[in-house]
Amino acid sequence: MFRKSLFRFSTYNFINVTQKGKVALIQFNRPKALNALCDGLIKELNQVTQEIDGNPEYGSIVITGSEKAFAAGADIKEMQDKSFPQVQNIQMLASWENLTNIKKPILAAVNGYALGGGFELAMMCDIIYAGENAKFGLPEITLGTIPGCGGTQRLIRAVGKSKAMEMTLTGEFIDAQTALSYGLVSKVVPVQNLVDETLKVAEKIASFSKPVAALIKDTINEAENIGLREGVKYERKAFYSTFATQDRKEGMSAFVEKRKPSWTDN
Ligand SMILES: CCCCCCC[C@H](O)CC(=O)SCCNC(=O)CCNC(=O)[C@H](O)C(C)(C)COP(=O)([O-])OP(=O)([O-])OC[C@H]1O[C@@H](n2cnc3c(N)ncnc32)[C@H](O)[C@@H]1OP(=O)([O-])[O-]
Repeated sequence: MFRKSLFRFSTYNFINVTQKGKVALIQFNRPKALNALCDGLIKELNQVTQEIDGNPEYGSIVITGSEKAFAAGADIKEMQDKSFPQVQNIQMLASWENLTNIKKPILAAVNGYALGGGFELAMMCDIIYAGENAKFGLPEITLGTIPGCGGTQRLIRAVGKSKAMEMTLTGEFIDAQTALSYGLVSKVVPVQNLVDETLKVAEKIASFSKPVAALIKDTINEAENIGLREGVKYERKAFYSTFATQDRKEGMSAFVEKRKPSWTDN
């Protein structure tokens, strides 16, 4: 059961948050709108992920939706009447990428539709698992707009130019098996098992040293921003920095002494 005292918010309007061992499970909760991402939902998501990130009880985060929809995109009704000066003045979407600043590993468990902003949000996570009924797409072109939260940039890095162009220029969806063959998701599992399977992996990740897991996440994500030479240098520095931790000493000593390591997150 979710322990309310750990968070400033005790109730949410658009998400549910539960604690599963060392994992925080965040579930979008706008079933009538197929979990369309409204401003309020993103505010709650930002707040809770930031709090989880700073809470030593948690080692990883799982984000999921319902069996019908992970999230069917940004809320079209909320955007419908906005003008260019309005979206520019309020810097619409500026805070929607805050998820990428979270240091703890985030796993997306995607059943059903992951469209537009929903797909973009899944791509901001570190691992994506899909239920057999998952459908991924960037249909913004069908609404007379383009992806606005990293969709074009992350998709091309994940699947290459031709497939990224095909998906964004046609707006067509791909199914879970196609997403697997594109390397967009790591695993496809039956719909009913998806959250449990994802939680199992999240729990395993959470059982390791948190600062070390955060370094791995940061180093891999940095590869999207810099070239190979700089990336290898960046990784080497991160590797050296693990020698400033007790957990590196503990992990290697445990191996040599043929025992299980006991991580202290220091
Ligand atoms: C993390 C950062 C994210 C940032 C995002 C940045 C910008 C982003 O790139 C732009 C977008 O995402 S643009 C968006 C890109 N996404 C799209 O273009 C996908 C739009 N959605 C669809 O094409 C269809 O709903 C589906 C094919 C998903 C399902 O079809 P079906 O099974 O026949 O179901 P149904 O009957 O159709 O829907 C049930 C109810 O949900 C409602 N609702 C659904 N999506 C909504 C939305 N996004 N909005 C509002 N409402 C949405 C729908 O109106 C209806 O409510 P009603 O009160 O009863 O009328």
